[in-house]
Amino acid sequence: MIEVENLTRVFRTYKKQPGFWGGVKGLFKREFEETRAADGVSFSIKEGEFVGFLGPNGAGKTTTLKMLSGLIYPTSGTARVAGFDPSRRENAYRRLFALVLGQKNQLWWDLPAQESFTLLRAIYGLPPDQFKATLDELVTLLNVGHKLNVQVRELSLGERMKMELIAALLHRPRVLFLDEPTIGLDVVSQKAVREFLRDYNRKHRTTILLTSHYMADISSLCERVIVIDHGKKIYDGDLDRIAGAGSGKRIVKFKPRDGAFPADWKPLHGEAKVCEDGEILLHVPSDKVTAVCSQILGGGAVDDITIQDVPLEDIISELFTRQQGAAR
Ligand SMILES: Nc1ncnc2c1ncn2[C@@H]1O[C@H](COP(=O)(O)OP(=O)(O)OP(=O)(O)O)[C@@H](O)[C@H]1O
Repeated sequence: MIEVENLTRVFRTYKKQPGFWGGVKGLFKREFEETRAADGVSFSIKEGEFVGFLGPNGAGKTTTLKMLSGLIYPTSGTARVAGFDPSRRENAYRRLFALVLGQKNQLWWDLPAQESFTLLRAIYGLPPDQFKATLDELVTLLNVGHKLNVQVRELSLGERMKMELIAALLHRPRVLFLDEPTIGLDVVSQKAVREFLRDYNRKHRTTILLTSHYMADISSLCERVIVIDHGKKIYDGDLDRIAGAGSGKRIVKFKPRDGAFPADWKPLHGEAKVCEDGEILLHVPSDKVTAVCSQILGGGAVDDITIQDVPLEDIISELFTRQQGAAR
């Protein structure tokens, strides 16, 4: 469904010198800076896949999604979505995909969402029956029927995002690009949006590429992730591989009773960190967890002990750090 080959986008921006004289100097001699926002990115995504697109701030995720949506042109490389070249901006392609930007509003701020939907029906030329059936289904799934006639400006962030999703899906796109759809939402709304996306993808087999800084979104929705950093792809594969075997470690946390453990206590394996609340946190190789737990329990009185997976956030940031180290 999506084929991307060596997709590159270079932004050239004017580099203003600081201060007044810097501005004056810039009138005569302009210096430019180049940013390779996407740098030879290649991947392919099958129909119905739900893929996570990860990377730190400024990695090039939004730029890539914008190129796939035809909003900006690539500097070089090619992209094909369902056989279309997005940069040609053909009408048939516009009917086939949708882009949701969590940080931007696409609905009319002063109108109730219902009226924006009616306008979109006219823009896409949707048959009334199909429009009604789709709208009813989406409104029920997202539970926003009672808010359809409220001005968008008066909706909560979560309600607004739900309306944005409805607006994006009214024309039943086969491909959906989601750029941080849960940003700023409270945990309840995040969960509602996540569950909706999961059900929607399963039911309609819509191909979805999702960027999010919330790892809970990625781990509950995507089996596969593509990770980019500084515009370059650094990982493409199963989430499990980086989240499980990739990390090779588990976290053991315990709270010693006052004075039960000497200050210089060290685990048999792994590293220990004392937290502010007096808890001791250990990163232990997965196969040594039993030995370390026996050592703790035999070492003194503890109030609580837990064993957890390393959070996905930590594994991904370790991946970026390793990558940056290798590039140096
Ligand atoms: N229109 C533009 N002009 C100049 N530089 C740009 C432009 N758009 C993006 N960039 C630069 O390209 C790089 C990639 O930006 P992009 O928005 O794609 O990152 P991102 O991975 O989506 O980041 P975030 O997670 O913070 O949203 C950044 O260094 C950014 O400053």
